[in-house]
Amino acid sequence: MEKVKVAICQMLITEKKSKNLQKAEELIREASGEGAKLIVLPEMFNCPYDNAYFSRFAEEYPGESTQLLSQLAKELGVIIIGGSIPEQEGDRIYNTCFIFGEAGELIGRHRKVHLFDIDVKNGIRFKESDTLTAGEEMTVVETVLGKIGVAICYDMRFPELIRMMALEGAQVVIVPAAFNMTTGPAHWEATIKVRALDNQIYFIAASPARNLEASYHAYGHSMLMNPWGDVVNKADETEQILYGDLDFDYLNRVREQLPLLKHRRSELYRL
Ligand SMILES: O=C(O)CCC(=O)C(=O)O
Repeated sequence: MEKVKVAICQMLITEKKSKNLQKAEELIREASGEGAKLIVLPEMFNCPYDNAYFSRFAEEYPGESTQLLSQLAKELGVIIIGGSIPEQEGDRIYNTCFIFGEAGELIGRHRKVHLFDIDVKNGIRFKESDTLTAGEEMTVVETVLGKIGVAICYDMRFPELIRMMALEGAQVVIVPAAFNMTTGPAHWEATIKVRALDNQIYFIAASPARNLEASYHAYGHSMLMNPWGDVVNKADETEQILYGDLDFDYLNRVREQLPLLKHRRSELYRL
């Protein structure tokens, strides 16, 4: 397969849903114009990352945000990994990534499975479970580019989940995420690197840009990591589109020369 150009839209998210949707559309159109075939939005791209906003911004599927992404995917002939939005189903709200194929069809949906309930002293406190419900499934979608694993933010800290995706055949794992100014500098790049090199996958992490007017300051630094654990490209904290190539021949060479996945002794890894 030829190299595939990926775009990560590190957008600045505001308190206005209409403005966020407009920005997402603008960046997706620009990325497609630059030749990207796989376009990724950040976590909660239509809504501030704050428990006070999730229910107000929540949408059932289909809704205005998902319809926009579906239309754009179809018109531009691209795969869109729709970051995440607060998804309403009955009286529950999920942190959900909707994934659209080139014909605008829904090819998958990931509901964040690990809720971010943490309290780091002198750092960050957040309790997603105050407003959100956890999903129950791992998500690996079939695309024209092969299988792609999708997880959301805190999900990426759980190596078992990403390993399962790789064992399921995913060569690319995409994680819309919004680390913060405590855990971002400490863990963001290291986690992306180790997940990529342990599983010999391309790992795409898409953050919002940092908005200092928001209650939650995203770390930014969206990143594309290759299967060797090298950074292909990374952003700073500002709004931008980050580009990079997926090279599946390179991935196959890494896996042939250093056959980690083949050398696993799964019979020993049981308690
Ligand atoms: O794991 C982290 O440090 C950040 C996670 C997070 O912000 C999230 O899950 O939304």
